Amino acid sequence: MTAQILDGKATAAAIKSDLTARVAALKEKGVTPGLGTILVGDDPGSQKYVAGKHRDCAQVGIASIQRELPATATQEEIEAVVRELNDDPACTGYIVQLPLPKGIDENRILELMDPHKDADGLHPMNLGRLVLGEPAPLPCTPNGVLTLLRRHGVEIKGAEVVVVGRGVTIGRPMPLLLTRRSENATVTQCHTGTRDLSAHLRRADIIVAAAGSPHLIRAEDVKPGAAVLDIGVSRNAEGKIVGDVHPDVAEVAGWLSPNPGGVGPMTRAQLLVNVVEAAERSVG
Ligand SMILES: Nc1nc2c(c(=O)[nH]1)N[C@@H](CN(C=O)c1ccc(C(=O)N[C@@H](CCC(=O)O)C(=O)O)cc1)CN2
Repeated sequence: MTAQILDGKATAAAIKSDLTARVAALKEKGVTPGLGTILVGDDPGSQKYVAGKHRDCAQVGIASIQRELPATATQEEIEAVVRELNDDPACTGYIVQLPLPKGIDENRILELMDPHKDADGLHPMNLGRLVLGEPAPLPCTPNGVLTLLRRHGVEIKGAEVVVVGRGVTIGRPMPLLLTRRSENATVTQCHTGTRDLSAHLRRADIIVAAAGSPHLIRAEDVKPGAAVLDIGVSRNAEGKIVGDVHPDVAEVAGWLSPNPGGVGPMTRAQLLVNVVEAAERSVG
């Protein structure tokens, strides 16, 4: 078997084309959505992701507001920029690029954000609303995974899903989305403390790999025909991405998301969706 590709690039392009029309309609009503980003430090990956977010904004007509602080920025300096964007009417939604440098209290920063401007869906109020089943902006990568599966016709209802990882951007919220009544998947969450990862993986119809452990998942761990989403990002000596999924998995899986070109572009597209939806809500 050679897996079919879950094409994140093409799917994200289709989403952005739809958003371009919606942004134009908002502008006709006098509303220009504006995405703010707060980037702290000089991590090359984070710089690349933030630059990509602003390129996307330009493509669909969303205004960009960029704030950058050095790696030496203090908690108070970062919090001052959060307050500034909370108060800026041109900024209709914003994100704080994660991870923040060591020594910064990330949770305190997220809690300080205006939850109505939280374009990532990572503010505790919005994560809480997700738990309660209330409408909320959805975390971008987990929502990108769902959209990618849906748009390729992969059955989620009733599926056995294994999520590998428990970080705040993917691992924690992913099962919350998958177990909503609208998705009705059965989820097993695995992590570094899981005793026999392979035994769990082999039962899965869908694997969401967000461990950040190079080639952790190999062909023998995957049920033939399963859908495998590779979200892990490690870098080799040349700076190239090495995912969580070994290339041999393509011979066993039914569906596979490339990395790069899979879930990454979907993360960016879903961020734009959150910004546009918030602006649409503001005009009723
Ligand atoms: N505030 C947030 N921080 C982080 C998030 C997030 O959703 N919100 N997720 C990740 C990083 N991320 C978004 O910020 C992100 C990751 C990957 C991509 C992407 O387009 N990747 C490309 C490859 C790019 C490369 O070559 O390095 C791809 O997969 O094709 C976009 C955004 C952690 N932080």
